[in-house]
Amino acid sequence: MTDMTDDVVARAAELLKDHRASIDRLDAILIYTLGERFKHTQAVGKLKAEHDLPPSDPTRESAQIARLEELAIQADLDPDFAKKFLNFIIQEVIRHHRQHQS
Ligand SMILES: C=C(O[C@@H]1C=C(C(=O)O)C=C[C@H]1O)C(=O)O
Repeated sequence: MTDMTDDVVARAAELLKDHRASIDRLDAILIYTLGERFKHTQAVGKLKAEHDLPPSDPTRESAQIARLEELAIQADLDPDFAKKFLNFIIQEVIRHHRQHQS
């Protein structure tokens, strides 16, 4: 009986370890992906500053949010969460763009 319980606990520990290894890999992908995204948005910010364009583009933002909500549904992710997440990133990008302009 105790041996069986030990097996179950050991199996659960093994599963937890595997899930956490996957989470670590995916978190690394997220961070590197965000780093790449910010490289492009910084370049956009520089272009906007050079050509006197406004830091934010609400039309583009709306199109992106609609696109990400659709992708989130396909990916089985809560679309409201996807929207909040993108909005959070966009606000940071706009803050950078304002810094380019000042
Ligand atoms: C990067 C841009 O600047 C801003 C930031 C955006 C973003 O992070 O996706 C989108 C629109 C703009 O408000 C852009 O205009 O493309």
